[in-house]
Amino acid sequence: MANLDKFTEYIDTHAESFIKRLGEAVAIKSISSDARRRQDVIAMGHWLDNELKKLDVETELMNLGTHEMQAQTLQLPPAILGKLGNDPKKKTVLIYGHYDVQPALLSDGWNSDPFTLTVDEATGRLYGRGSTDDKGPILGWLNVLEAHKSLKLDLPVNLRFCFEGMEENGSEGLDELIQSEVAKGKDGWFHGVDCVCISDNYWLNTRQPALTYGLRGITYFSINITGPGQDLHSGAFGRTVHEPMTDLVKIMSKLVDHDGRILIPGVDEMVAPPDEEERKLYTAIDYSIADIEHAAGGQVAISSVKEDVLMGRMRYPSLSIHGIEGAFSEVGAKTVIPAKVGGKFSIRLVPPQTPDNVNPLVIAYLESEFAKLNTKNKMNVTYIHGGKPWVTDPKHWNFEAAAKAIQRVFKVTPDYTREGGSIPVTITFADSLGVNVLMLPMGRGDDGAHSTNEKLDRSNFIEGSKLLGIYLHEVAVI
Ligand SMILES: C[C@H](N)C(=O)N[C@@H](Cc1c[nH]cn1)C(=O)O
Ligand SMILES: [Zn+2]
Ligand SMILES: [Zn+2]
Repeated sequence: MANLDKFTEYIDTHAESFIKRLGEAVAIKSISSDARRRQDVIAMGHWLDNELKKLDVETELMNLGTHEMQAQTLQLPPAILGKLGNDPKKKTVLIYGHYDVQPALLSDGWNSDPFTLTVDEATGRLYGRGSTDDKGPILGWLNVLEAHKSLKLDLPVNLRFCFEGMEENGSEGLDELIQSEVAKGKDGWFHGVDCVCISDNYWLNTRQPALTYGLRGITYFSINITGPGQDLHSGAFGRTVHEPMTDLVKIMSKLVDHDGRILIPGVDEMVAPPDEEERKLYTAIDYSIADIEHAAGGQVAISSVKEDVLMGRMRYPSLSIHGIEGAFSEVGAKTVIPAKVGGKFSIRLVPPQTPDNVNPLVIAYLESEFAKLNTKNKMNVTYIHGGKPWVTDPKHWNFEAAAKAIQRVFKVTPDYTREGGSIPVTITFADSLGVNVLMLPMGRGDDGAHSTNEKLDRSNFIEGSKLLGIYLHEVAVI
């Protein structure tokens, strides 16, 4: 393999300008689930496209059409497809990432403006929405390309890119795009791809780099309850009308137990318990209850048994209640009866669960529980979005190359993990391209993705950029 000292040295000596570029990306409020921010998501797509072009990537912004959201017809952000290198003697690696982010407000409890990358010099942490999910990892790939271009270092593989701006909001339009590109055969963007690499998840703990061979799927719902024609005074109408919020909290309380058991009949039952052999996989992982409680920021773990905590995150489904739209949530003590409320929850799915086989169970259960309330209000259940789970065999050269790269950069062997989160497009790549997909995380388990004070450690950004580059070189020689 080529001597990569110059490459790693370049990454080290250009760390400050890489952080500055990450700051530019974080400053674009590319929140895909907020209609008011759609132009920012599109602007972020153009920013990324421009950066790729500067690094010689041939790109095309793919129009994914429009969709209905928050009572508006909105243009979907473009998917960016890209190509660099076409040498038949080299392997071809497809890189996926997403340039949209979750919502964030200073008032949610951030210590600094979420859209200003804030460097804490004492801890080496880079705070900002998208720093770890997924702008930091995407920019890690740009760092690799820049280093190779500046050093006139030959890229060891051909690269294909697929970056989307709707991952945090159902990846709308992307599956269809991939399938239509695959159908084009040798004229499609993905022709000749040998493997896929996705850097969009996190190490399990704060110490040990990981390789991830599974993701949970997701099915996301909103339960909308209506009745009164407008918000009401609780003094004038309390105990005289059926209240939508009361119905909603009763229904929501029937979804999941305090120990995480899903109460919807048939959902938990679809998943077989682990045998002794599988349980040992979790025993071997370097993890503790202290790790989960550190990452959660409180002593709130459901179980004190490490294996059960790990399996709760990786190989069992989970149901989480996310919020209530229409509820009074301001400061003060408004005595209102909200006329219309929408409760949002999602279920993380594991094989063999899919939205197709779980959703009918969810809807039937909600309807039967609502009927028991004997209320005159009306309930409407909306399926918002979903994606299938994915698990692969990590005994593949793609994973072996990544493990060697981890050994070179971090001098350790990786943890082999399954991710609790979801990246719906993963299974589409695996199935439609028929190649191995590797998840190669950059950030740590305590990064707070989707949360307040999301961060990426400077060392993870810099060593992680080295890892991405060295992984490509290991792929070339494996
Ligand atoms: C793991 C990945 N970085 C991620 O955060 N994925 C999201 C995908 C999603 C689905 N609905 C909304 N976002 C996640 O797991 O929540
Ligand atoms: Zn995310
Ligand atoms: Zn992500």
